Formats: sequence, C-alpha cells, structure tokens
Amino acid sequence: MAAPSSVRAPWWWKLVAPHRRSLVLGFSATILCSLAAAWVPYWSGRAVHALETGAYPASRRALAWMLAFTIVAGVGRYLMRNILIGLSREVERLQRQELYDSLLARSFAFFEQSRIGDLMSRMGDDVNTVRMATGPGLMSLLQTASLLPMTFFLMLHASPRLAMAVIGPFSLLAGGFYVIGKWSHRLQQKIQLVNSQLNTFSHETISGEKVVQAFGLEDLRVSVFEGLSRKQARMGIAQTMLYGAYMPLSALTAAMAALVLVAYGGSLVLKGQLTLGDLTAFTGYLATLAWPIMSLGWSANLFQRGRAGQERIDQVLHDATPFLPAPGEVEVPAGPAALKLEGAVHRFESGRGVGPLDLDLAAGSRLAVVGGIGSGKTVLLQMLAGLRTLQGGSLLLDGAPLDEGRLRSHWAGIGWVPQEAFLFSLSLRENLALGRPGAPEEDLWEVARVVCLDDLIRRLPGGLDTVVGERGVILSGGERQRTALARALLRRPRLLILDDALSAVDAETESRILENLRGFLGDTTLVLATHRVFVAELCDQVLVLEDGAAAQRGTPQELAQEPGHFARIKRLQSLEREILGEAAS
Ligand SMILES: Nc1ncnc2c1ncn2[C@@H]1O[C@H](COP(=O)(O)OP(=O)(O)OP(=O)(O)O)[C@@H](O)[C@H]1O
Repeated sequence: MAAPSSVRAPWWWKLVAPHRRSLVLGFSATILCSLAAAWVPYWSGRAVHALETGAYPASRRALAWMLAFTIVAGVGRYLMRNILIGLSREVERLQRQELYDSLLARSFAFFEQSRIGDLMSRMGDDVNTVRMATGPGLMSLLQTASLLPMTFFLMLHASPRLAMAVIGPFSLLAGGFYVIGKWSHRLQQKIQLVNSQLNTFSHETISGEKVVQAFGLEDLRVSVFEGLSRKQARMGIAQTMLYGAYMPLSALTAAMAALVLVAYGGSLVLKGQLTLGDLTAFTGYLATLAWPIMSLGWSANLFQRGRAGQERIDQVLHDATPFLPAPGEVEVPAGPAALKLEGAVHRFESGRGVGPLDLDLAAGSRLAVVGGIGSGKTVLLQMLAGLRTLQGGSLLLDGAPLDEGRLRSHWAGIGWVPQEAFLFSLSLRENLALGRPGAPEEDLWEVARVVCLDDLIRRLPGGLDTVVGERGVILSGGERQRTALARALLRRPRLLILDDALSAVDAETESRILENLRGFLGDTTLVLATHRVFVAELCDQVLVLEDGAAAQRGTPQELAQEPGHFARIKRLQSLEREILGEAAS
C-alpha cells in the first residue's frame, strides 16, 4: 500500500516556527482583532433594526456594543502589528546572522567561485524580501484567514441566500490571484538575478576605480551599468503592472459584490424577506472584507517575492563547498612544526596547480620555493597551510595526518603572509594584534623593528593608533606588506609562511628585514616563496617548481652550481646588482 503523502510545510514555516510564543500571541491578537471587527457590522445592523421598530433603548445598547467591539478590534490590531512585525525583524536578524556565519565558515574555494556583489545582494535584498513575507505578508494573511470565515458565518446567519450570492464574485478573485502569483514568482526570480548582477558590477567598478580611471573606462562601465539598470527597471515595471492588477481585480470583485448586495438584497427587503437592519449589516460586512481581500493580493505578492529570495539564500546556505571545522578552544603544539607531503596533489580544472609532490620539512627547517610565474608556489604554500584540500596524497603534520580535527590548531600555530597583504580599516595597533589580541606594547614595537616599520610609525601623527583606512589605503604597498609580516611575527608562530611577502619592498630594506628575521625567528619552521635569490639564500633548502612539480631540490649553494632555473636567476640578479651598483657609484 502506498504511504500517505505527507503535507509539506510552506517555505516560510521553518523560519517562523522557532518563534512559537510570538506566533501564538500574534495569532491570538489577530483572531481577537478579526472577531471583534466582524461583529461591528452585526451590531450596526441591530441598531438600525431597533430604530426601524422604534426600540430606542435597544438601539442605544446595540450602539454601545458596536463601540466596545470597535475598541477591542483596535487594541487587537495594535498588538497584532507589534508582535508579528517584531517577529519578522527577529527572523531577519537570525537569517542574516546564519548567512554571515555560513560565509565565515567557508573555505576560500567557495569565495573563488562567488562574487562579493552577489553575496551582498543575497544578504541585503533577499533577506529583506523574506522579512516582508514573514512580517507584513504573514500578518495580512492571518488577518484575512481569520476575518473571512467569521464574516461569512455572520452573513450566512443573517441570510444564507444573500450570503451565497455575495460570495460568488470572490471565487473569481481566487483564480485571478493564483495565475498572477505564478507569473509574479517567475519574474521576481529574474529581478533578483539582475539586482545581484547590478550589485556585483557596481562593487567591481568602485573597487577597481583606479584602473577604470587610468584606462579611461568610465564610458564603457557607465553604458554597461545603464544597460543593467534599464533591464532592472523594465522588470520592475512589469512586476508593478502585475502587482497593479491585484488592486483593480479586488476592487472589481468588491464592486460586483456590492452590486449583488444592492440589487438582490434590496429586492429581498422589498419582499419583506430581509430587514433593513440586516441589509445595513451586510453593507458593513462587505466594507470589513474589502481591505483584507485587497491585501490578499498584496500579501500573495510578498510571499512570491519572499520565496524567490529564500531560494537564493538557500543556495548559499546549502552550497556543496565543504564547511571549515568549527572554531573553538584549540591547543597549539609546542615547538616548531614538521610537515610532510606524500604524493600530494591539488590541480584545478585547467590542469594547472601542484602535484603529485613529495616534500619533507623537518621541524625548524627553512625552505625556499622558487619557480617561474604560475609554477605553483602559492598553491603549494596554501596546501602546507591546510587551506587547500588535497585531491590526492597526504599531508602529515608532526608525523600524523592533518585531518579536519587538527586544522584549527594547525592554523593557530601559523604565521601566514599572503602575496596581497590585507589590512582591516582599523588602527595599526589593532591590525598588528589581530592574531594576538592584547599583546603588550613592547612586543608590537619589537615586531615593528624587525620589519623596519618602527620609524614610520613614530612619524605618523597617531603612532600605533593611526587608522589605516579601507584595506590600509593610507599605507604604501611595501608598508602594507611589512605590516602584514609584523602581524604574522607577533604570533610567534611555529610555522611561518611567506608568499612573496616582501615583493613590494626595495632590495635594501628587504636585506635589512631578512637580517633581522634571521635573529628573530629562532627555530620556527619557515617556508617562503620568492623570485629573489638573496631571499632564498636565507633558507637551508630550495625547491624549484615547474608546472607544479619539483624540478630541482638542494641547498642554495648546491643549486647555484647546478644548471637550471635557480642558477639562471642567480646569474641574472647578480648582474643586475652589479649594474645598479656601478650606476650608483
Ligand atoms: N583559484 C584558481 N583557479 C584556477 N586556477 C588557479 C587558481 N589559483 C591558481 N591557479 C592556477 O594555478 C597555477 C599556479 O598558481 P600559483 O598562484 O601557485 O602560481 P605562483 O607560482 O605562485 O605564481 P606567481 O609567481 O605569479 O605568484 C597558475 O597557472 C594559476 O593560473
């Protein structure tokens, strides 16, 4: 026997369900408001009927009831708005938090395939559409759902025949809403896609504004932007036209119902089958129903938009890229790190990358990775840092496989300086102490001295408390690199990874920094990628990469004697130094 099909909860249920208390209170307030509002026309009908029969005290009593129900309906509406709109704000907060947490828990493989503008649009516009659905949309739906049955019940009670005749036009409306809702959903998905393209494009243009200006790309960027915004506007107008159909359709339905009421209800009164009071009450019922019915279209639209937004949010939350292990208290092993790669591979779709590669890095050793552009130096360093998942082979840390459970403690022991130094728009002090919050002042000055940044900091008006601007905009490229290096050194890492970390620093300063590093590092394991021979000579081992494979290995002295990449660039760079030396003298 086939299993009974389970009823699927609507998409928004999982968002509001955790707020059961607010939901129950909000729903109770809505029912209170709707019940009271539905009884107002009933008492107005009773008042008119009493007047008709000359029963003035009964009429006054009916008016008093009418006033009482109006007040209760007002209080209920006030509570309903506060509770349900508050609930949607909470849903919005939690959803944004979940997205933010999920983004921070992603490996950088995820960010390589995502675009920042698009992610921002999902965290902004899409979360907002969901809030509108779970707030005003849900409130209006609940209000309609509770008001309609009560009002229909009172109408049926007064005159079943007239009630059925008046209800007829509303069934037309339901069909119309269904069709429009389907179109609206499809259109909304397209609108949200264009919004995200527009966001991505603007973000790229503004971030790369120097390149845009230097290459005179303003006209081109403006025309692409114009094209996208026109597309967005066209779709927005189409959506408004669809949305605009809800109101006339609702108004038409209400007018048809009013027509039926006057024509048919009037004839019933003339025939003595309905009192004038009941007809008055019916007029009130229709007026009470008009707004909830009209807002049904509006809330249906909000739910379509919200669903499209939720689909885009879910794409981020359920992206197949693996999550990083959760942060928490980790213990960093004592002493320098020992690393070993056995047949390790990480290659991209293009076939570029690294591996299979074997590498033995004893604790306290120093390895320089050299090679031509795109030979795989950065990818190898990222593999050693545990930032790239291996597609084959293994990575051993201190003799044991570096599995997910040990990743966080590995990271806590690393000082990582990437090719492009990223600084936060904080003070120099905060940027330096990022990996060791609360580090004493003298330690900050010590690492600043090692990277030859102390003089500059002393000259800055705010000293260590100078705010470096977005991405460290007030610093030069070389100053940014040295700040990033100092930040890594402050952690006193057991493994220091320098990815061409001083490429923007002049050769003389770089030599001084390397000299300082020699003394500072102690027995820290060091891996660096460089194009400069004199930097590689800081290390006891050199690995030359060619298309991600080991082309040469040995000490700097051995490789200088061996024909190959290292000896070639050593010759060229010595020549360059000689020429520069002669030119200077
Ligand atoms: N995220 C990525 N997606 C696809 N291919 C990539 C990615 N990152 C790197 N590659 C490719 O992998 C190869 C190795 O890149 P890698 O950055 O390691 O080179 P590199 O030796 O550090 O170069 P450089 O000296 O210019 O810094 C390159 O051909 C590069 O195009």
